Amino acid sequence: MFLDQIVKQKRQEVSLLTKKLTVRHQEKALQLPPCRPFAESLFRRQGQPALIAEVKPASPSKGVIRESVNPVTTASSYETGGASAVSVLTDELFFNGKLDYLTQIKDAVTVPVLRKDFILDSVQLIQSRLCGADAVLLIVAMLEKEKLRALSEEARELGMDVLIEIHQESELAAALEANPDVLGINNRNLFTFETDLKVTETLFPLIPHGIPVIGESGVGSLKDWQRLSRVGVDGILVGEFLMRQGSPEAGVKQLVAGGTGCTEPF
Ligand SMILES: O=P(O)(O)OC[C@@H](O)[C@@H](O)c1c[nH]c2ccccc12
Repeated sequence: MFLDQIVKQKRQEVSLLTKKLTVRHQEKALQLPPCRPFAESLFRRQGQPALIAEVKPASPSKGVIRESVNPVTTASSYETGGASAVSVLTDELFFNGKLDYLTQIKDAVTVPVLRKDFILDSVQLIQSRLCGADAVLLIVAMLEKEKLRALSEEARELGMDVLIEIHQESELAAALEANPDVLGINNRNLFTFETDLKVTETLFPLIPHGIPVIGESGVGSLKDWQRLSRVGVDGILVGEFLMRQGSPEAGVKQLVAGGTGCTEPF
């Protein structure tokens, strides 16, 4: 099963990293200049949700999505097209990502950068901050409640925003207790990889006001974007659809215009 496999893999990475990271790294991470504001960048503009555009070269369900990606050029075109933030997959084994991409992309764009990986331990948070992350993802399905809360707090102490991801109603209480800066509703079931936009439609109304909410995964067309937009989410995270576009910039423009190319209906 994917989540078991990934946890096993990440535990190995964590143990290697624990050997390498020193107190100096930790001190350095605490002294870096402030992060770019991820949560604050996510609000609806002209009736459309903010777009978080993802650099995702491959995935466990689809295999290679795009051969020979230039992650930096892709991220820059996302920004030029109007993305509010960039999400960078840093997992190598399943997503063909790289931690270096995060650092390179952070240097190349001016919008906030989210590190997309499977975080189980605080060493990964220190590593994220040192490599340029403005925000990190924490997945409720992978973490004990107390661990989730502790990691969320630690990430914030390091100056990063925390995106907490849920897929079902039973995960909402734990997510809220961990004080998310942004709450993500993943339309993809991480056990079966099936996506269903109904997940966002069902869970969004249950989330208290005041927390920015994003819908994640499964947007494969402008129609899908419009459907999620109607739910009222503040942002939408899109990966595969944009990675498959001939021009990532045009892909982004198409979505943020919402299909109308115009502003508020009234
Ligand atoms: O490529 P998509 O279907 O647009 O999905 C993007 C993003 O939501 C997805 O990559 C994602 C959401 N949550 C995750 C957790 C880990 C890895 C990846 C993800």
